[in-house]
Amino acid sequence: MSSTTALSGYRDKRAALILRDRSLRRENLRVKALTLNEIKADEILRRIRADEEATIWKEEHPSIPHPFPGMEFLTGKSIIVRTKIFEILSKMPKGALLHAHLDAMVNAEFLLKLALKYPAFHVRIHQPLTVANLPTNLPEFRALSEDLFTHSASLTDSGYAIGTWVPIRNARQSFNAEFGGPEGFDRWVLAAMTINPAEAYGTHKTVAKIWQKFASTFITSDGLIHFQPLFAEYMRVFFLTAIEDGISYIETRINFLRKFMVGADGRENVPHREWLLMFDRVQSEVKMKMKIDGREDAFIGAKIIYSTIRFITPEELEWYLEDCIALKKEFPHLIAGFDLVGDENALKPLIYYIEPLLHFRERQKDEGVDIPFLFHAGETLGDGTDADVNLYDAILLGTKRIGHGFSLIKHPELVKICRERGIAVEVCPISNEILRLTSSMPMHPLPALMNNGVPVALCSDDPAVFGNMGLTFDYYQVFVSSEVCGLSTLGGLARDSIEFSTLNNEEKRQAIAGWERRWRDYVDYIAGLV
Ligand SMILES: O=c1[nH]cnc2c1ncn2[C@@H]1O[C@H](CO)[C@@H](O)[C@H]1O
Repeated sequence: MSSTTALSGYRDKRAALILRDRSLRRENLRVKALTLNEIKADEILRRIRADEEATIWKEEHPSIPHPFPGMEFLTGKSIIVRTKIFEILSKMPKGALLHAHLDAMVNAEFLLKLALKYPAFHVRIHQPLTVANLPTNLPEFRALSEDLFTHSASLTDSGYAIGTWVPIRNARQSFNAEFGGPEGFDRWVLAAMTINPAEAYGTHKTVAKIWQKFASTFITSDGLIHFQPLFAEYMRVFFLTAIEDGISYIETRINFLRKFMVGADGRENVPHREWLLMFDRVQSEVKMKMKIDGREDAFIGAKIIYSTIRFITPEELEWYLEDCIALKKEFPHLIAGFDLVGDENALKPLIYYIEPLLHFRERQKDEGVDIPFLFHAGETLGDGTDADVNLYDAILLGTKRIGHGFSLIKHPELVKICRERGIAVEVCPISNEILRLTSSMPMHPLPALMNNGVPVALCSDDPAVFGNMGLTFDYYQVFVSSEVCGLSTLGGLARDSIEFSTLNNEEKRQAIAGWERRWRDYVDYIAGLV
C-alpha cells in the first residue's frame, strides 16, 4: 500500500470518527442543511472569535493580569463588553429564559433608585458602622406603615440607636463623609446586593464561603422587592430588559417562602394570589406594548415556577404544595411547575421531603391539575453527597428539567436517561463559576453534557447578584470557550430553550415559528458583516 493511500485511508477514518462522535450533539440532529447565509455567518463568527482571542484577549490590561476567553467573569467582564462577539451576541434572538430567580432579576443600582422614590422605605443596622465593617455590616430595608415612620436623621451619627429605623432618604443624605457620603451609601447598599471579584476569587473562594455571601445578598434585596407598589415596576423592568436582550419567553422561579408581601399601606398583608394578579397584569401590559410597537414576536409571555426554600419541614412543605395547587387552579396559565431552592450542599435533600412530594402527585390527580417538578439538583462539586444524590431523586420523581445538574456528567445512567427522555438541563455557566463550582468556563462540564446529547438551556440564574444581565453574557462565555460551538450551537440552544419549556404544543409551535423568523434576520445580519 502506498503511503498516500494509507494517508487518505487514515484521513477518512478520522473524519468518520469525528462525525460519529459529534453527531450525538443535539444541534447535529437537525435534519435541514444549513443555508448559505448560515454557513457564511458561521464562518464570520468563528473568524471574529479567533481574531479576538489573538488580540484583545492577549493584550495586557492594567487591572487584569492574565486574561483569556472564558476567564473568571467578574474580572473579565470589562474586556467582554468591548468585544465584537459580545455585540453580535447581544442582538441574538435567545428564545426562552428558563432558570431565573425573580429575586435577582433587576439591576441592583436600578432597584435602589426605585426604592428611593418611596418615603415608606426605612433602613436599619444591627451594629455600628465602621470603615472596617462596612462590607459585612448589612443594611436591612423595610417599607413601614405610616404610623411607624420615623424622623431619625442618620444611620451614622453618634445619636443613632442601633436597630431603629431611619427613612432611606435621610440615611442616604446624611451618610457620613468618612464612608463616602450619599454616594458611599449607594456603594454600600450595592455591595450588599452583589458579589465583587475580590469576594468571589479572594476572600470567599470556596463554594461554601461564597454561598454565605450569596445568600446574604437576598436578605438585603428582599425588603426592597417585596413592597407591592415597587413589585409591579420591578417585574416590568425585568420583562422589558429581558426583551431588549432578545429573550422572548420567561419561566421565572418565584420564592413564595414569605406568605405575604408588604402592601402600599406598609402592612404585610398581600397574599400570594395577589402577587400572581400583578404578574399577570404586568405581563399583559408588556405584551400590549410590544404589539403596539409592532414587535409581537419579541414577547410571548412569562410563567412562574412556584418555589420555596429547602430548609422548611416536610409538614410546612405540605402547606406550600397545597398553596401551589390552589394557585394553579386559579391561574392555570401562570404556574409552570414546582421547585425547591437554596444551597443543596447545606440544606435538606429531596429525599427528606419524599412523602409530601409523592403525596403532591396524588393531590394533583384529585384536583385535576398538572404541575411538573422542575428541580434544582446536582448544583455541587460533591460526588455521592446529598446534593449529588438529589439527581437520582429528581429523576425518579419525574422532573421535567434539571436546574444546574452540575454533577450530572458523573452519572452515565442518568446522562442516558436525560438524553432519551428529553430531560433538559438548565445550565447557568456564570452562576456556576462565581459560586466556585468551576474556576473558569473552559473547566465547566457543559461541553461534556452537550457532546453526550443531553439537551441544554443556557440560563442566567441571578443576574442582579452576578452582573450577567440578560443572556448575552452567558452565551458569550460558552461561545468563546469552545471550538465546537458555532452558529448552529447558538441556534440549537435557543431553539431548545423553547422546545424544553412548559409551553403546550401549540404555544411551542408558534413560539418556534416566531423565533425562526427572528433567527433568519439575525443570520442575515451576521452574514452582512464583513
Ligand atoms: O443557583 C441557585 N441554586 C439554589 N438556590 C438559588 C440559586 N440562586 C438563587 N437561589 C435561591 O433562591 C432564593 C431567592 O429567591 C434565595 O434563597 C437563593 O438562595
